[in-house]
Amino acid sequence: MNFTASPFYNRSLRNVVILATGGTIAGSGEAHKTLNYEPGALPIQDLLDSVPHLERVANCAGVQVSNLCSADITSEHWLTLAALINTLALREDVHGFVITHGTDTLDETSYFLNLVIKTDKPVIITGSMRPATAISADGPLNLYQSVALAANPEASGQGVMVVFAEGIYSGRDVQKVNTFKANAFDERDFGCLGYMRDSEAFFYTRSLKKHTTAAQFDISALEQLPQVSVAYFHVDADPGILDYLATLSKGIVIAGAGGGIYSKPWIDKVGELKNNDIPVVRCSRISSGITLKDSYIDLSANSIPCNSLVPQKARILLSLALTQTTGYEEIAAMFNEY
Ligand SMILES: NC(=O)C[C@H](N)C(=O)O
Repeated sequence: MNFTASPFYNRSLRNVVILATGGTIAGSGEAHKTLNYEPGALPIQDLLDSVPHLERVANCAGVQVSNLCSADITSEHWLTLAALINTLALREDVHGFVITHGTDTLDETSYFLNLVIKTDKPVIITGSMRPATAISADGPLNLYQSVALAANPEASGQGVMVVFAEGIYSGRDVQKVNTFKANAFDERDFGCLGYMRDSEAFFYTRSLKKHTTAAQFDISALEQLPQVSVAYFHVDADPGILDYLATLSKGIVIAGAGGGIYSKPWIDKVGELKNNDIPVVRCSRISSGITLKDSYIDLSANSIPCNSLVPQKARILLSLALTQTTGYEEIAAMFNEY
């Protein structure tokens, strides 16, 4: 990767690596329509070419990591992406990163990277809700502002962040909150970290949870992540689903009702899983609030409360925790720290 090779190279600007993974931002379909398109169809150069005057914000060099709908992103992609960032971040001529990604699992990728990236350099994830061929495609502005933030020293040391529809969100707390509107992201309970106006960043808050260089996870020797599955509780939910998931998984996350609760038969079943050394983390199917230790459920069945993670993020933390320990106390401590 050579930034100086570009005819637009400007030595007074910072150098940003763009890692393209696919999604609607690289989607192509019928001209002007926002529906019925193919995500992950356009190459990275088309994305860069769609942003006017990007060369005035930063020197960009692109890597096509994959070109997929984000439903097809796997933990193998995550390990590849993280290893690439960790290697490139060691280069003095690399100042920041932007990852273009489908929005459907963008919240998961951003939390995973937030826990395993070993750099203070800015890492920004973005995408779009409308394909590149749609009327008022939102990808070019999202990409422009993401590159601007990745080139901004103020974004250093803040963990992985998401830029979307002029908002800046933490990789830990960002959530997709709408299935189709361009303003599709928000932060669990906490609003956003700040705003982008054109290429300027305005920060108002920051995440206090451990991330990146302060996080204890090391993926450098990992070829795969321990499988963790999510069980969704509802009225009349059959606890047999937990037995089934236990055959596939090293750990289970339950999306419980209310503050993360479930029925007596589920509590008994969770107690049995403890005897099989399969940790169970309790979350809520509600997207705001906290799930804390509950003497009625946790003491009888040895489950671990998730604190404030949604189930799909809790399963990432449990999986990374399982690369280091199966101890309940240690895992419970991680759910308070990360
Ligand atoms: N807006 C999007 O990017 C949705 C697309 N299905 C994806 O996640 O790849």
